[in-house]
Amino acid sequence: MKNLARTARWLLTLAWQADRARLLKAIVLLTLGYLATPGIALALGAFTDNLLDGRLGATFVIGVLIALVLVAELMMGHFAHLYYYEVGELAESRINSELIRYVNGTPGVEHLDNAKFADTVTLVREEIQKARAYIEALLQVVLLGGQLILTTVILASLEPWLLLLPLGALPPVIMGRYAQRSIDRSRDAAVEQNRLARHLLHVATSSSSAKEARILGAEAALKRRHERSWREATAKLWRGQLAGAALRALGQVTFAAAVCATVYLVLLQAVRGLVTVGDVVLVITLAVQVNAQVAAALSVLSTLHAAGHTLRRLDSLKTWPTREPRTPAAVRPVPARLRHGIRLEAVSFSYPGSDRPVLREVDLDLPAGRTVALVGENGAGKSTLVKLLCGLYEPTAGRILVDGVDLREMPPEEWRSAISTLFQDFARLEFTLRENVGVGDLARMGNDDVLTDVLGRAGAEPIVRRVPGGLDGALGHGYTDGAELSGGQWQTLGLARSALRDQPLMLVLDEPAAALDAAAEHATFEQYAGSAGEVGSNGGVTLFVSHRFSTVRMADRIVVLEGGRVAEIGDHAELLASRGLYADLFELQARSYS
Ligand SMILES: Nc1ncnc2c1ncn2[C@@H]1O[C@H](COP(=O)(O)OP(=O)(O)OP(=O)(O)O)[C@@H](O)[C@H]1O
Repeated sequence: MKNLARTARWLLTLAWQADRARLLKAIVLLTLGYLATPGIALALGAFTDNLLDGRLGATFVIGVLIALVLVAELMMGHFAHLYYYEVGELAESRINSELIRYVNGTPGVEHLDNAKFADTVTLVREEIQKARAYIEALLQVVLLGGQLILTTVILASLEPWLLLLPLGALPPVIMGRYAQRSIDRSRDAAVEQNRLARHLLHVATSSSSAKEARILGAEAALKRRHERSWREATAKLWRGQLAGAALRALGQVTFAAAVCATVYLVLLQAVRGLVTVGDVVLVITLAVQVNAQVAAALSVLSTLHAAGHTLRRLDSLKTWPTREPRTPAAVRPVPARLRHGIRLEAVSFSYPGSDRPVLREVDLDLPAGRTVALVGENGAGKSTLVKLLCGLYEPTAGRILVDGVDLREMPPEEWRSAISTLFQDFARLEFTLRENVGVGDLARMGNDDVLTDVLGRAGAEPIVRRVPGGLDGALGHGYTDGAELSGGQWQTLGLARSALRDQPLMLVLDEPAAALDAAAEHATFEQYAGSAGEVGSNGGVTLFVSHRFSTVRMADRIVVLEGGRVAEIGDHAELLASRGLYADLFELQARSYS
């Protein structure tokens, strides 16, 4: 009950803040419609008595009135629907904004790596689409309650025992709650298989992965796994739904017994001459209406219970343990330019929920104005180090100093706006070409000259020529039928995006050439060697992660990571001369290309 009241308060506040005028109009129209229902029962009773007494004129007037009220009741419902539909749409947009804030409004990204957080976001994203139904259910439950009270008063005025009829409606309500719990439990239990099934469907049908699956001959296996996950998910849902239906049926049977007792009682009164035939018609009509009202109340109550789940899920996202926000006393500004550089002191790191250190006591200098390459075998911890430097995660131990100031003391959003990045798993932003690149520096999104310049520097002219509509042409099929690009072309746009921010303190390129062909790779690194100089004028550091030694060798400083530790540091010549891991990896690659 407490949960229900809290859900009702949440929905009412949401609807009120979304559009109070439309909400009030919906309430007035719905109230008129709901009053009409017991009104029709009363009119039917009077209609019967007048007819039996031979008062044809009065009977005709009441008959016409009943017809008009029935039409009006329908019309009220239609117009009310229009109003609360709009309120629901606006409320959905408010919850969407809230969800975006919970996912993005934290200093770090630790929560995004948590499977439970991801599951909760998926569920809330689906449930938000029912915001209109939730608000409609709230209005209906209040008005159905009013209708039930009115009906009870009319019944009790004829026979006090009939006061008990609405009590017969309690078992279905209670059973309905248990039924909903069983259904919710099955939904929670099936969420993982559902997610897997959706993912497998995506892999099997999206053009990029479907091609690879076809060549690997994996489509049958994908289909089988998809079917299995889907079957497992639906089996769990089916069991929950079946138990729910059985519980609901039990409640309804109890109520049916109460209706039978009601009809018996009123017939007894009629035989004794205490009530008229019209009263019998009235009671039977009201009893049937109570049945419909209880069924409706049950259905809207289960919708409200579902809304309660959405609210609790939103609460859990809102209160998800994330990094503590900075206390003002500890805040230090991000410098306008780097004088000395970025220094890592005994930095260790384990991902949240894991004891396994991915980085161990890393000591490292990234001197101002220099180009630093990070190399190492798969899983050595290169991308993790990059994420720490970007402030997306905090070291578990040790510290990162920017010109001697601990990165933890700098406002994360200020640091993020001072750096420029292109991650290994770069975003394929399926918007217009202008938006895809312009999001790198929102203030310059409207500047065609700047955009054209960075696109040129990233070697993206062929893409601009390919996209119908140029800068304002759409990319991908995310929301419209835009130009489809290759993996390398998407990455080239990512490069242009990362080059848009003017004079960053740190330019991070995590395998920026992974999807590029050899010529494009060469051009890119020539370009970025140049842009590193440019960044350097601001004292900025260019840090790139790469497996390609032909490009790594261009860096001023090369850092070799091995098992989360710094194994070697030096320039290309020094590292070759020291004949360590770098030299081994370099020679291995040189041999495989010769
Ligand atoms: N979000 C995460 N949660 C838990 N463990 C992670 C996460 N991301 C990476 N790891 C683990 O951390 C280790 C280092 O991963 P990282 O991506 O930093 O390596 P890398 O050197 O960049 O590898 P690659 O060259 O393949 O990109 C790996 O063992 C990986 O499984």
